[in-house]
Order: sequence, then C-alpha cells, then structure tokens
Amino acid sequence: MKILGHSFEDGKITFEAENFVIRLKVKKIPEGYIISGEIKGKPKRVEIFRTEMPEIFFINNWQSWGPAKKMKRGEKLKIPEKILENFGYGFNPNPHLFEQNVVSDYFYGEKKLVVGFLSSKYAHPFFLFDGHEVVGYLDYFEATYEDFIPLEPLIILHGNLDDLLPVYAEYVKLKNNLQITKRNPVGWSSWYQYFSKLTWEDILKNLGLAKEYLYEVFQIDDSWEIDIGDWQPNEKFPPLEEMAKTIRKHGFIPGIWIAPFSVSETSLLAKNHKDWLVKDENDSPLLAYRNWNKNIYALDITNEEAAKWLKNIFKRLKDAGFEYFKIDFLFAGAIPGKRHLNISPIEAYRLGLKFIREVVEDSFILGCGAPLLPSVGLVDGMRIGPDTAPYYNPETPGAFIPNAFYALRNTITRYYMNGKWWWNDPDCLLLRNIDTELNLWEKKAYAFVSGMLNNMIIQSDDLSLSIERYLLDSALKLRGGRAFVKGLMEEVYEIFAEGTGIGNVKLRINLKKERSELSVDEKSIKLLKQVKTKGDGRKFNYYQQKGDD
Ligand SMILES: OCC1=C[C@H](O)[C@H](F)[C@@H](O)[C@H]1O
Repeated sequence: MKILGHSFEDGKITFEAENFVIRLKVKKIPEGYIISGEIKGKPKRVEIFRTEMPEIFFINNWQSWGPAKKMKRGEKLKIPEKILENFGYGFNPNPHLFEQNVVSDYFYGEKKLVVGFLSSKYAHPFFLFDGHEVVGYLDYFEATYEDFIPLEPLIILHGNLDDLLPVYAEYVKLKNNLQITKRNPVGWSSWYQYFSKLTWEDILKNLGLAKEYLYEVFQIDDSWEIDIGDWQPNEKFPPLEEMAKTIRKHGFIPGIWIAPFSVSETSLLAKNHKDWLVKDENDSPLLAYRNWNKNIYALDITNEEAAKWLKNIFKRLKDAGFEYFKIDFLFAGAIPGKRHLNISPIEAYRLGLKFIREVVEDSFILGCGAPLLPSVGLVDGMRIGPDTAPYYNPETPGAFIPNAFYALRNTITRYYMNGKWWWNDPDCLLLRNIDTELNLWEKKAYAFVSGMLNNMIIQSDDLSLSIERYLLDSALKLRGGRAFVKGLMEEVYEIFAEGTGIGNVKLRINLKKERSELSVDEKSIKLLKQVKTKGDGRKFNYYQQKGDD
C-alpha cells in the first residue's frame, strides 16, 4: 500500500505538485492507520492511496439509492439503459468515470480490510478499481484554495470486514462530532400507495384511519406541488396551513416532501431565474437528471438570491406548521458545474443543507437521494437504499431502481450507519394484502429486519385495505436494540439484535432464497397471527409469539 507513492513508515509526507501542496501525517491506531493533513492550491483530483485490487471486495455508492454490496473482479453494476440516460449525476458526481469503471465512494472493503475517508466537507472521496489496482482519490473539481484546508482524513483498518464497517462508521461519527436526535420516527407516508395520483381526499381518508396506529408522523409525499421548483400546493390540495393543521388536529406531526435543489425545466422558477441554475461550460443550465418526464436542473445555492429564495420556501413550510421534512433528489445540489462562487460542489451542497437546517431548526430532516458522507451532521434521518416497491425481484438488474429486494439488501449492508450518522430510513413498510405483489415472507422480512436494525419505521399503505397490521407491531417491538450483522459479503446474513423490545433476537436470512430462521433469547419462535375484527368489520392482524413447541 502506498500513500502518495510513499510507504507509511515515513510518518510525515509533504508533496509539492505544480498546482497544489499537500502535507500528510500518518498516525498508528489499534486497528491500523489514520492519514490526515492539509492541502492548498488547485488540486483537482488527487491520488492519496493505492494498493493491489482484490478478487472480491465491498463497494459503496455515493448516494442513498446506490448499492452497497459485494463485487468480484471483472463484475460490472447492471444498470438499465433508460436509467443510465435519465439519471446522470444520480449515479456519481463523475458519471462518465462511473460508467467506465467500478467505483466505490467514501470507503471500500475486502475480507480483511476496510479503507475509507472520514469526511467529505470539501472534496469527493472515492476509490477506482481499474482491474489491477485500487486507487483512492480526493476530487476537488475546479475549486481553488488560497490557504491550507483540512484534508479529508483516510483510515486504514485491518480485521474482518463485518467487524470493521461499524468501526469505520464510529470513526466517522467521532471525526465529525456527530450527535443525532433521540427521535427515531414512526409514521405514514403516501408515496408507495398513491404515487403521483395522490389527492387531498386520500390524505383525509388515511388520517381518519390512522388513529388506530402508533404513528408520530404523517407525511405527504410528492404530488402536492405545482411543479418541481414551484413549491405551492396544486389544485388538488388546500393551502399549506390547512394541510398541516388538519394533520396536527388528528394528533400527528405534519410531514412534507420537497426536492429543494431541483428545478424543473417547466417551472416558473426556471423561466424567471436562469441565473439561479448551475451552468455547464457553455453557460447553459446543466442537466442534473430527468424525472417526471422533464429535464431537471440544479439550484445554484451560492447565488445569494437563490439562497434567500430557498430559505423562504422552508420558512413558509415551517410557519405553515410542518415539522418533518423529507428532502429528496439531494444529489442535484452536489453536481459539478459552474456556480456563482468557485467552491467545490460538495461545499455548495453542504451550504444548501446548512441553510435548510438554519430555517427549520429542530424539525426532523430526512435526507433522500443524498450524497451520504457530505450529509453527516446536517440531517436527522437518511434513506440508505433505492426505493422499495410493491414487488420484490432479486433477478432484475437492481442498482438504483425501485425494488423491495434491493431496498432491503441495502438496509442490511448499510446498517452500521444507523444511530451513528443518522437514523437509517429503510424506506417504507408495505403491509397491504392487495394492490401489491409482495408475499407474506417478503413483508415479514422487511418489517423484522427494519425493526431489528432499529431503523425508522414508516408505513405506506391505504389503511382501508386489508393490512398485515401485526407486522407493524412486530417491527416496533423489535426496535430499541443494538444490532450487528455477520456475512455482509455472503448470501446468508446473520442479524443479531441485543436488547430489543422482545429480548435478544437473531435472524438468519437469505434474501434471494426467501429463507429465514428467527430466534429470540435462543428459542426459535413461530410468528403466529391473531385476527381481530373491529365493530365496523375491518379485520386487524396482531403478532403473537409462541415459544418452542
Ligand atoms: O418522487 C417521489 C419520490 C422520489 C424518490 O424516488 C424517493 F426516494 C421516493 O421515496 C419518493 O419520495
């Protein structure tokens, strides 16, 4: 292994290139080394680390919806053509690099090694697998630094991958002085039942039925707005104040979805404020991604007027009574392009999140479609997988596209971020028995894993349908423990949750073969369900555990 081409024993390394100066120091720690230091000048993309490429390794994508998984030498991520075209920067801040190589962002692992950067405040840290070697870079893009800035520290950990990923996550927590909120929300969200067909009547209907549930939060997802960038209620919804007041009147914390750094080509915002958009080298608005059948551009948060506008949007939502914000497609705020200020896209992204936090204060912020490491310390919850869906297909190509199988796999392979960086949002539990292809095993697996890993529990169903309600109760009973996962690079995961609401629980699970075996306090249990019929005829299933027969 080399650091800037030097062996470690050097201790201190100073390296002067044509356009930048870097000073490093190497510190021995019990599990390996931490390399820290400072850098100034116009570094662009700096190689920091280099080693031989292993046959099998663990990669991590930069944002919520990207995979964290085992890969083999020669394997490529299978991404459907249409997604590749539309998604652009959603895969990586350097989409072309991502298309031509295997890339792991922030950290990577081998059976007996984890190497990772502990922060991403200025640069985008990533590892490139070129078939022979693994090369670790810090990408500052076009930013220039007159004075020395802190280098994103690199940590090298020796041991078993399963033990080291939680250690890496802990070092990130320490390095960034992270203190996360005690609130680990339970609630309801509209998206995975109603999608873009949501109406205010759907909200009223589910609010009326939700009182039977232990929700804290009731969140209106995408579809309430006029356009992406025009954050006013459309004709299907009442004024913001009425939305929030109605949710509050039913006893829930009002939640709302917004894509704050995204600007649709058809929005009034794009029409009236082209100068508020991140530009390409020809000074045209830079295409961030395509969704909603539209070209979506990125808000240039370094433009003072744009920043003021963004703060006003969140002030209006907060003043209307919303206290839970699902802020989505956040990667748009971190795309490399021309901004008003010549700072790195990572600095611009963090500036945008800081503005949002400044306005919403201690409201709960859920990041989604977000670059992970730059978001630490700036969000309370984080989506750590692709969208779930009312289907579970291990066979279809899965990176980034909605599929309960890949959402659940990421929930397991990124579990170590939970409670350290933020509360992991595994995406919603879909527990309905109709209008879904999910079978009982898939619903159960999703509920149990989310509960055992002490994740956020947000359900997304039309509550008037027949629902496996006992699985929500099970997920909540399984929360509160300390989790550990063995086999992060294997087919069978062993999940241990100590001190949950029903004791010490162990789950051996094979997501592809839909096989699992659950035991509580060393007793294997059967998950029996009782069906209770309410006065109005609605049936409710309750979880009831039975010890060994
Ligand atoms: O457009 C709504 C939407 C888009 C992204 O996929 C999020 F991940 C998903 O949860 C939903 O909020």
